[in-house]
Amino acid sequence: MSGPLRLGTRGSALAMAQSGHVAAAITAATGRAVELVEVVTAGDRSSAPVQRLGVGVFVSALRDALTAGTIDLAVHSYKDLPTAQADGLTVAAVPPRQDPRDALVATGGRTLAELPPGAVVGTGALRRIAQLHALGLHLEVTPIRGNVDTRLGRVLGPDADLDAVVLARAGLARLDRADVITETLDPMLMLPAPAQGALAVECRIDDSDLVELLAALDHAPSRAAVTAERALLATLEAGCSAPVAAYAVIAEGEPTGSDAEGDVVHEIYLRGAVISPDGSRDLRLSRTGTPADAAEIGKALAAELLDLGADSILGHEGTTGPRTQQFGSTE
Ligand SMILES: NCc1[nH]cc(CCC(=O)O)c1CC(=O)O
Repeated sequence: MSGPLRLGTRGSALAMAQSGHVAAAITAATGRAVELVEVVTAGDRSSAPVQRLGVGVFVSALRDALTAGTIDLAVHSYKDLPTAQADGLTVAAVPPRQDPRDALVATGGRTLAELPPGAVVGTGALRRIAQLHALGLHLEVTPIRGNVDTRLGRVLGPDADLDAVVLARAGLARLDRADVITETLDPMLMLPAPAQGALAVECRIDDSDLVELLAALDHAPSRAAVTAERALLATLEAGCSAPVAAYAVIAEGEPTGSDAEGDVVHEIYLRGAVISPDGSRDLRLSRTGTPADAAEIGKALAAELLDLGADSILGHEGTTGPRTQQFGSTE
């Protein structure tokens, strides 16, 4: 390989910003030139609700181009990647994650608590719809879709028709629009999507030079956090548009007697939630462990949620577990 690496990307402003950032990081770390190749996905062509379009609408065309060899690597928003690993492909790098929290953009600079009952909040994601209802603020939630600018236009533009929208903070930050945020939402109230704010850099497994080269971009704590969150999602057999939320933090833990002196001990704290779309059933649990066990911690937390009846919220068949209901509160 000697020519520029071909990096496949969606053409949206957000995807181009993310891909440009990764391209620059690759060149800085390795000296290799990278060219961006735009790939149109089914998700870009359709304006139907994402839930109806099905799994991986933003990624299949990119994966097909990787497999066909017309591109060498692809950059995805990690939260849009289906949990099923694609044949012959690997996530070779998870760059340092951006702030994974959700953000509110409201008229009049308002926060969630300042919105009156009946205020209309736009969001297309079931997990956000469900959590907004679970807050018990009597907000009206209306489904919206489209790119970041389109969504912001529903609140900020001359044709604004909503009181507020909820978006990923990372998307706004990557587009240099974090200035419009009126409240960054506390994950205890609005738990983000699994892997939100993280990128996945994917390439062919057998492209071993590139796999090795991309390892330079990998950020271990971000990968561990995302691994835990996505293991939870996969165990619940839910996709990126299900009312499932998860957020893992890697923090320095307390050294124990058995640790060598001076060693920094890391701990992973994972929180997960499954909420019915109307917010009436709201299961939230947390678990801690060591980052090396990230996948096991995600699976174990998912199993606990299933024990509480997550299956029946997600509408899976063959539910036998108890139907525990926890209304509204996150405390
Ligand atoms: N589903 C669309 C999508 N995919 C990734 C992001 C934001 C950036 C990220 O989470 O990495 C968004 C927009 C949003 O949820 O507001």
